[in-house]
Amino acid sequence: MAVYTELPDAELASFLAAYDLGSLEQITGICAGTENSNFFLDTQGGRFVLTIFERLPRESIPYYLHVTEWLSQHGIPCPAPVHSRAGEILGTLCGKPAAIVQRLAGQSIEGRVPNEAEISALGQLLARMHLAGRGFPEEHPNPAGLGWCQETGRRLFPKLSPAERELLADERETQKQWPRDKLPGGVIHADLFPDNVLFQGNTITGTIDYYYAGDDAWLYDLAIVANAWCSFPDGSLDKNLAAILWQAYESVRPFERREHGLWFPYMRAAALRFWLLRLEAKHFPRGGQLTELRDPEEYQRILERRREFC
Ligand SMILES: Nc1ncnc2c1ncn2[C@@H]1O[C@H](COP(=O)(O)OP(=O)(O)OP(=O)(O)O)[C@@H](O)[C@H]1O
Ligand SMILES: N[C@@H](CCO)C(=O)O
Repeated sequence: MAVYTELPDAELASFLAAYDLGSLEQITGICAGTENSNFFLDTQGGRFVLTIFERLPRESIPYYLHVTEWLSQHGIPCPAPVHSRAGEILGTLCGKPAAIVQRLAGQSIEGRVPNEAEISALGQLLARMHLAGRGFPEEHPNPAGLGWCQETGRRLFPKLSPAERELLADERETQKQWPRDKLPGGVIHADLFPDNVLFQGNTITGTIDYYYAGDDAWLYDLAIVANAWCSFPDGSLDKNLAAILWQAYESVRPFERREHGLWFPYMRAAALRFWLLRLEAKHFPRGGQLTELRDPEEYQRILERRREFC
C-alpha cells in the first residue's frame, strides 16, 4: 500500500486552493508504487495524480518535474506537472513536497510476458523519448552512473557472500573498460521497467516514474529496458524479443557505428546497476523502509547470463 501520509480534508483543501482545478470530486489512494504517497485526484477540471514525495530531497524534485514537462511538450506520453496559479509545480502538503500531475490512461502489463507489438512500441517510444530530450536545458549526470556503481559496490562488499564478492570484484574491474561519456546520449529514463509503462492495447499511453532520470548514454537506457523486458526467469536473454526491441528503436534513431560493439557490455552494466540497487536496499535499509524489497538474485542471474556474451 503506497499511501504513507494521511490527508486531512482541510490540508488538502488549502493545497488545492492554490490551483485552478475547480472543486474536488474524488480523491483515492493508489495502492501500487512504493516510494511515494500517490492519489488519483478528480476535480471539475479533470483527472490528475497527486504525489506526496516521501524520499526525495525537496531540492532534487524540480528537475524530474521539468523533465516530464519538457518531454510531454515534445510529444512523449508522460505526466506533465500542473502549475499552480502562482506558476509553481512543487508545493507543500502535510509538511512534505507535493505535486499534481496529469493522469494518464492505460494499464501496465507487469507480470506477464510482453507481446511483440508491445515490445516494438516500447523500442520506438524509447528512441522518441531520447530524441525529444535533446535541447532540454538542465544538466543532471546520471546519479547512478559508473561512479555510483563503484562506490556502492565498495560499501556492499563486506556484506556479501564469497561468491557474490568474487562476481562483484570482477564486475567492478571489468566494467571500467566501458565508459559511456563519449557515446550519443542525453536525458535517459533509467528505470523504464514494466511497472512504469502504461498501455492501451498495443499503444503506449504513459511512461511514469522519472525519478532515476539523468544524463547518460542512450544505448545504456535501451540496455536497461532490454534486461527488464526481455529476460527469461533464469536470467537469459529472450533474443527474439530483444531483437524486436533493438530494431524498433533503430527504426527511429539509427545507431552510430561507435555504439555497435557496446550492446552486450551495456546490458551487463545495466544488470550490475540493478543488482547493486537491490542489494543496497537489502543490506542498507533506509530508516522506516518504505521500499518493497525486490529480489537481488533476479538481477544476479541476469548479470551472470550477460557475462556470457562479453
Ligand atoms: N500520471 C499517472 N497517470 C496514471 N497513473 C499513474 C500516474 N502516476 C502513477 N500512476 C499509478 O500509480 C501507481 C504508482 O505510481 P508510481 O509507480 O509512480 O509509484 P511511486 O511510489 O511514486 O514509485 P515506485 O514505483 O518507484 O515505487 C502506478 O503503478 C500507476 O498505476
Ligand atoms: N525498477 C527497479 C526499482 C526502482 O524503481 C527494480 O526493479 O529494481
